[in-house]
Amino acid sequence: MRIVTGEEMASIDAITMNKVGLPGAVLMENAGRGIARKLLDHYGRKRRFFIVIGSGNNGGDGFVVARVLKDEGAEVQVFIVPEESRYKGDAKLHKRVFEQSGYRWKYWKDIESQWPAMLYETDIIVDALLGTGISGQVKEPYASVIASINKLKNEIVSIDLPSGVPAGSAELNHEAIKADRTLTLQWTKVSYYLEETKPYYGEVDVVPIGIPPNTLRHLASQRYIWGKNEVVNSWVMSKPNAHKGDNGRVGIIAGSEAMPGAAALAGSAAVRSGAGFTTIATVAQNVPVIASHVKEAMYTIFSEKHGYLAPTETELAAFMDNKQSIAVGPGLGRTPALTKMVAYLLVHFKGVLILDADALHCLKECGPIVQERTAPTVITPHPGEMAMLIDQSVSYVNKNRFEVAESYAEQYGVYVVLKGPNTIVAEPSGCISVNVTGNAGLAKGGSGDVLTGMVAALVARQRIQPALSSAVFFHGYAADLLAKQRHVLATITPSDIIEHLPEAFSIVDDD
Ligand SMILES: NC(=O)C1=CN([C@@H]2O[C@H](COP(=O)(O)OP(=O)(O)OC[C@H]3O[C@@H](n4cnc5c(N)ncnc54)[C@H](O)[C@@H]3O)[C@@H](O)[C@H]2O)[C@@H](O)CC1
Ligand SMILES: Nc1ncnc2c1ncn2[C@@H]1O[C@H](COP(=O)(O)OP(=O)(O)O)[C@@H](O)[C@H]1O
Ligand SMILES: [K+]
Repeated sequence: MRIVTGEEMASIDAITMNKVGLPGAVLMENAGRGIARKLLDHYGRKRRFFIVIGSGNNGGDGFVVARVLKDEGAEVQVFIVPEESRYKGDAKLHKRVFEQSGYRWKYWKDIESQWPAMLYETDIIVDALLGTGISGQVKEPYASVIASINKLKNEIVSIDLPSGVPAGSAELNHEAIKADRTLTLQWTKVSYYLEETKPYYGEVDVVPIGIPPNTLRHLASQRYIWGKNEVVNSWVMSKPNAHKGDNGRVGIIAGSEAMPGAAALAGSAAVRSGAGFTTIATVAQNVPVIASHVKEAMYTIFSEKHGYLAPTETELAAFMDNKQSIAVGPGLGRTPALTKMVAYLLVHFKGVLILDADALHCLKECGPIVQERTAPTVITPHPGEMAMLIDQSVSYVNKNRFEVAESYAEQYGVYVVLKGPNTIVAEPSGCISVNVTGNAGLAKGGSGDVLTGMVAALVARQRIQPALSSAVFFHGYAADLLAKQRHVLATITPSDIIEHLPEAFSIVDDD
């Protein structure tokens, strides 16, 4: 499933019409028919529908939905907001087809005063006011219509996207429909994956309208959802006769005197995610406590200063030897020794280097070495860490997640795993995959450490992008399994996530 902006959708519509030769009116018929089918399947024929129609092609979809629902015998009232002379193109065509089919519409402004009473006799409001073509602030009379609809208790279903919500950004300084359900056309829209605009959508269902997928190759930005199918199809099965060396040698550099838990969580998650050998480098006093939790790992004791790791180059060189991946960061504390360690690993380690948590704070000083590195580098920032890396606010990062991840990945040639709900994986090529698993049970100290261990294990034996996207998927999926088993979200712990990884991984049936 792809994710598009309004401009991209318009350009793909145009390519489909002009190059492929499928007329816009056919796409509109497909859209309206698909939406009417979903409405009937979901609510049944006996419900009363109230369709509010705007002046653009989103309104055109509304005329098709109204006609098909009426053809099917549903009770439907249709109201248009603009002057009838405003309709043009495909929307005008479908308005005429609606009328020629013997159906009638009324002006919204003529019923405005009595409409709360009318709505009392209505079950479902279908919002066909504004779609992907909206620009700037919502103007009158649309702003008032939207405000009135939002005051009602009726179920609201939006066509394509909630009217007033921009498709490609979270810029929302005006009234927008708060839908219970959105039937989005062909592909989901970027704003559905942004914290500020997501709540307006309600439940989302996708309605295919017949656009050939190969039209997508014309887009400069490629964004897609990495779901169960992608995980299963990209998964590399371990060989039946595999030995532990084949399953990846993973290094985790984590923990300080005050934070042994981070190393235990990351190490344990790496082991549970199938790493052949996991070696944890940490301070000497942590080893007994961590080893009692992660029995399968091996341990390397690094030199330390005041309870924080301060390895020598010789220690680091010995640790790097033979490893396919090294994750550095969880629970290390921010020290000058850490910056030296990160710089050394960036220059000398030839495997996949994963920088997380405190190690991310060294990146600003290490920018040029990151760009010069030829082996893959992965960074796993949460929005606060990403904001620190680009000198912006967290709110800026949350509103511009796609652009921020994509441009950082391209500029520094790294894989960016931008965490939070709908974690994004951006590749150095700019290609983006989005995760749809996970829940607020993960919003806890230590969840990120678990993900880091999982990432380190998966990149050691799979191609890098599928490994990252699938690690993120499984991490969230384990939390979703716990939620399904009626665990209260607030009580889910990072250790619970690790325990549920075998069940999560079972979708890739490794028999
Ligand atoms: N042939 C096509 O292009 C297809 C388009 N489709 C539908 O068409 C929609 C996009 O259609 P359009 O590009 O015509 O745009 P919209 O229908 O989203 O809205 C454009 C209309 O809204 C007005 N408008 C724009 N910004 C406004 C604002 N801030 N305040 C108030 N009014 C504003 C414009 O004057 C214009 O009349 C999609 O969301 C989808 O529902 C589908 O029918 C599939 C086929
Ligand atoms: N509400 C949420 N929905 C889905 N995933 C979440 C949510 N809150 C947090 N997460 C996930 O939990 C992890 C938290 O990581 P992070 O903030 O680095 O925690 P820590 O460093 O304390 O371990 C990330 O993978 C993030 O995507
Ligand atoms: K709409």
